[in-house]
Amino acid sequence: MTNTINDLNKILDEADCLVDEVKLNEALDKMASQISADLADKMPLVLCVMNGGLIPTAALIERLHFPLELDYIHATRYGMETEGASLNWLSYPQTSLKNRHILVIDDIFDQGHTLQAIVNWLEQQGTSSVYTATVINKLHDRKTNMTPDYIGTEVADRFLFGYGMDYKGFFRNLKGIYAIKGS
Ligand SMILES: O=P(O)(O)OC[C@H]1O[C@H](OP(=O)(O)OP(=O)(O)O)[C@H](O)[C@@H]1O
Ligand SMILES: Nc1nc2[nH]cnc2c(=O)[nH]1
Repeated sequence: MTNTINDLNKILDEADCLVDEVKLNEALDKMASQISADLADKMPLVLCVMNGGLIPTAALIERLHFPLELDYIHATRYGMETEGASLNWLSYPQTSLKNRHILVIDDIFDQGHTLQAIVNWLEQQGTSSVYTATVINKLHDRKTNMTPDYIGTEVADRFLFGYGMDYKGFFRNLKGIYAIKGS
C-alpha cells in the first residue's frame, strides 16, 4: 500500500525518539576516537553499507583525521519490508581489497546477518584486517555469532527509523533514532 504524506507525518508524530541528536553526536565522537586509536596508521579502506550506512559513514569519516579511502558495498536483507529474509548483493566495492585494512560502517546491528555475511566475504578477498562499526546495537538475544568492533549506542528491540534507517523507504534523513509507536 502506498503511504500518503499524512500517513508518514502521523508515523513520525506518534513515534518515540529513543536517541536524540546530542546523544548521537556524543556516541559518534566516542566511536571516532576508538577507530582513530586502532586505524590512524593503517590507511584503511572505509566501506559504507548502502543504503543505511550512508549517513553514519558521512558522520564518522568527517571525525577521522587521518588518510583513508572510501567505497561502498550494497547488500540488503530487508528491502522495503520490516522483517528480513536472505541477503541480496546489489553492488561490490570497486577498490582492490587485497592487503587492505577495512572498516565497514552500517547504521544498525540487529540480528547481525548482514554484517556477518559482509565480513565473511571480505575475509575471503585477501584483506589484512576487517573492522566493523554500527551506530546502533539493537538489544535482543537473536544475534549471530559476532559483535561489531565499534558500537555507538544500544537501543530497545523495536522497529527503528532515522539516521540512515528507513520506514518504508522514508525518514533516513532524520537526525535522531525513532521507534514506531507500538513496536
Ligand atoms: O543485523 P541485521 O538483522 O542483518 O540488520 C541490519 C541491516 O538491515 C538494514 O539494512 P536493509 O537490508 O534494511 O537495507 P537498507 O540499508 O537499504 O535499509 C541495516 O542497514 C543493516 O544493513
Ligand atoms: N529501518 C530499520 N531497518 C532495520 N534493519 C534491521 N533492523 C532494522 C530496524 O529496526 N529498522
